[in-house]
Amino acid sequence: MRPCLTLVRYANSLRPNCRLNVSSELCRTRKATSRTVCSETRKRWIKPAGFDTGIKTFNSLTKQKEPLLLAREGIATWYSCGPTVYDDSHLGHACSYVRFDILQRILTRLFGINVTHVMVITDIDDKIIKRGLEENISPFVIARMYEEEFKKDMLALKVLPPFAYMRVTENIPGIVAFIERIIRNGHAYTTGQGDVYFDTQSIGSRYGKLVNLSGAGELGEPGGGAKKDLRDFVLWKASKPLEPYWESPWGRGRPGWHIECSTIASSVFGSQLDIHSGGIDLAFPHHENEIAQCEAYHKCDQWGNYFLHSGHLHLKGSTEKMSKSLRNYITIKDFLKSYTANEFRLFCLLTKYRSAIDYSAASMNEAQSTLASLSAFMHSTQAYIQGHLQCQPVQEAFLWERLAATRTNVRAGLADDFDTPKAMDAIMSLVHHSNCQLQPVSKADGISRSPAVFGAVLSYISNFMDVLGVDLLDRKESHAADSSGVLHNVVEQLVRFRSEVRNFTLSVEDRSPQDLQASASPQRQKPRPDRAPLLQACDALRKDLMPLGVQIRDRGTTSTWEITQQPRDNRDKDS
Ligand SMILES: Nc1ncnc2c1ncn2[C@@H]1O[C@H](COP(=O)(O)OP(=O)(O)OP(=O)(O)O)[C@@H](O)[C@H]1O
Ligand SMILES: [Zn+2]
Repeated sequence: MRPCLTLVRYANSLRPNCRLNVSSELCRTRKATSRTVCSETRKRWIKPAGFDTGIKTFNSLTKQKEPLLLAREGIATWYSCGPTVYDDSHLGHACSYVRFDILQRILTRLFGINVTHVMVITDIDDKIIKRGLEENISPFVIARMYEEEFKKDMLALKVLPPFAYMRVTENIPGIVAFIERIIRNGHAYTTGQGDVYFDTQSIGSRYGKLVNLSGAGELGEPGGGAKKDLRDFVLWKASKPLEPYWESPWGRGRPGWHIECSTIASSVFGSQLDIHSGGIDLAFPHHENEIAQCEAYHKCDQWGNYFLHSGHLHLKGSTEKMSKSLRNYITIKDFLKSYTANEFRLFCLLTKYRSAIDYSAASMNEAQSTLASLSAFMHSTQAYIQGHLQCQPVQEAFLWERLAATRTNVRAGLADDFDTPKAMDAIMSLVHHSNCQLQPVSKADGISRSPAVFGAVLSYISNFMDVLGVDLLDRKESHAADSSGVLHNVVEQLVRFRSEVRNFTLSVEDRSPQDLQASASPQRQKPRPDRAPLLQACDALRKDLMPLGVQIRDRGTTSTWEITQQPRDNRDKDS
């Protein structure tokens, strides 16, 4: 949604006399010169001192895999750019956030690294203001509404929330102070119109750490002639009529886009950050500018050590990324009407997080069938362990060996730039070998059984999928949820039946319930001794259903029931 150009569009738009040099593209295309350009880029990266995680990750700062070194042992500071909240989130967003959620889960649960993650919510921006004007609703209300929707969508996709969401509008004084310090440090200037710009020339060739832009740019954001250099970008924008504004030393206005992230990330993590993430469209200008601002503010050589960028989600056959601005999107809410969160996660897991991904019915089918194979395997293995499925003798040693090899391959794949397709290949191969061993027989008398090895395989696979956020038992739960209407009717019938039995028991002369209603309450009466066991059975049923979350209340001759929030709470001893 941003007024930014992608790297490809940048490269395409270069004019022959332009001195801009997009090294990331050149590294791939021009072998002879690329070595120099790339090694220059690499030279600029300062290998962080600290704790080696044993993981290698592709770092956009060097355009190659680097060992992931953290400043503090077992802790990764992680900042991510969140959404601009003016509309429903779409599958492009889902893809980026689910992919990074998977990476964070791997770091935390497989490699024991505590990920300290902060995400910004861009709640003031041109698009939000425009939407507010169109809808005649305050832009602040628009932002809150869609922020809530975003959070609900993330929850529905089982994306673990960051430890803090930070709103731009709640950090304006910090942003103003941040800009003031950049000006004091000699890296920004004000204009007569109340705008503040970052002075890219003041940092020389350091501008372009991510995409290696050098020289006078004619591709920067427009600045109405007030900019010293076309690459300079706005830190503070003077407000226009009808726009929300905040007071500042430069007059009424609001922050530029890039400065929000630099300020908020620095306010939490200070002058050093381990990992910064976002979609690849954010690399330039957004992350490039974040780097320039932070290093100018902190007067440091390297603020963020690793920049991780996820590839775009496209609709199959389209070269354009799915995007709100292009109106070629499927909302997360619509998607979840047809598919589950588990299926989307599988869809993400089957490609590397950095690659572009095509969304289509075929790719979703692939995800669904992988999930179905895993589920079927879980069920047949459980049946075998429980003795419901009788099979030919199993080559135990072979399976133990396959399990050990899978564990090694999965870990090695994930330590190599979070290669989830490789890890999933290893898992599915283990499923295949295990399935081959489960050859059913009709009569199993005397046949040796090997439940322990299947138990080990089952628990490894289900734990591993759980680490990635795929709950293989979830299918049962959603199935149970689908059948909740049926269960409701069953409980209704059960309670009605119990009620009739109870009324019969308490009726002195076998009178009808209608007669009883007219008379005194049956609860005050004593059952005839021969009917006492029936009353005890009714009481027992009420008591037994309570810990299961069904609370029956006897009210005269009728009984009502409800599902309790706390299934195990049986404090209520309503008669
Ligand atoms: N199609 C996509 N594929 C992958 N990631 C995406 C896609 N679209 C957006 N993202 C990522 O989602 C995050 C939030 O995006 P943001 O709300 O800032 O703008 P946007 O969705 O790109 O806007 P628009 O859809 O209007 O182009 C960013 O990290 C962005 O890179
Ligand atoms: Zn950002």
